Amino acid sequence: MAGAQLELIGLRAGYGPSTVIENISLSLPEGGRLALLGRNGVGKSTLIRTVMGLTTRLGGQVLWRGRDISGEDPSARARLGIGWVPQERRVFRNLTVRENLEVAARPGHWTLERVFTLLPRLRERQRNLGWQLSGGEQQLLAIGRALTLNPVLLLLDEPLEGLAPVMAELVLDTLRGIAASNMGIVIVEQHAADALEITQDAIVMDRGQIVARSPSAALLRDTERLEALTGVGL
Ligand SMILES: Nc1ncnc2c1ncn2[C@@H]1O[C@H](COP(=O)(O)OP(=O)(O)OP(=O)(O)O)[C@@H](O)[C@H]1O
Repeated sequence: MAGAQLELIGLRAGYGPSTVIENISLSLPEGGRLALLGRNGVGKSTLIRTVMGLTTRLGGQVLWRGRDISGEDPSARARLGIGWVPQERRVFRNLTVRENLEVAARPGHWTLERVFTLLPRLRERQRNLGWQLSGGEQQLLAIGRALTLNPVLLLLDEPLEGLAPVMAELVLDTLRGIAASNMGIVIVEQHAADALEITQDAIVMDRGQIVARSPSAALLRDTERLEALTGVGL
């Protein structure tokens, strides 16, 4: 598709020789926001890990602004502007919050000061070590760290998972702020309503394939369809 920022064409990938996702085709415009929904284990994380270059690609292509980046390694993809907030957060436990944010920072809009303004909790905690943070604070730090890389597209893998309601709300507020900027977002999330609220389009996966596509707002209104597709009510 002309003007697509990210385009996946017939993508098939997995771990080693085993296929987890197949026949995945989708197109995301510059600044587009996409929710990736589906039951546990259907391949959502594998899909975004494949965009990042972290799985075994068994077929198909990943295009970035029209260029085939299927053969590029994860760090090259990061340099192109693809940011990733992994499910397991990967905070450096023995570095301070500030050091975690500075370690991979690249010049751009998201300076340390802007990240601290968006995420005041991190400013308060800047001298604490990674291991001293709560799960929610680690999630904020993982998001903040991805922002300091100044991506143009942010891949988020279940950012609300395991968070207490107050912390989940704080993370969600942060994501709303990011969604209001012109950064593209692909979000995998079990809390379907939250993912749909901050995105324009949604795809639903089952057993490694895309089984439904819909504007997010339409799926948000049609709770019966959403529940039938994902097994998760709102
Ligand atoms: N590192 C890995 N090595 C081998 N198989 C894996 C690996 N990670 C995931 N899988 C397998 O790939 C399949 C899809 O997992 P994936 O994590 O992509 O699903 P998901 O939809 O994101 O689910 P969840 O919400 O539980 O994370 C599962 O069968 C899983 O066991």
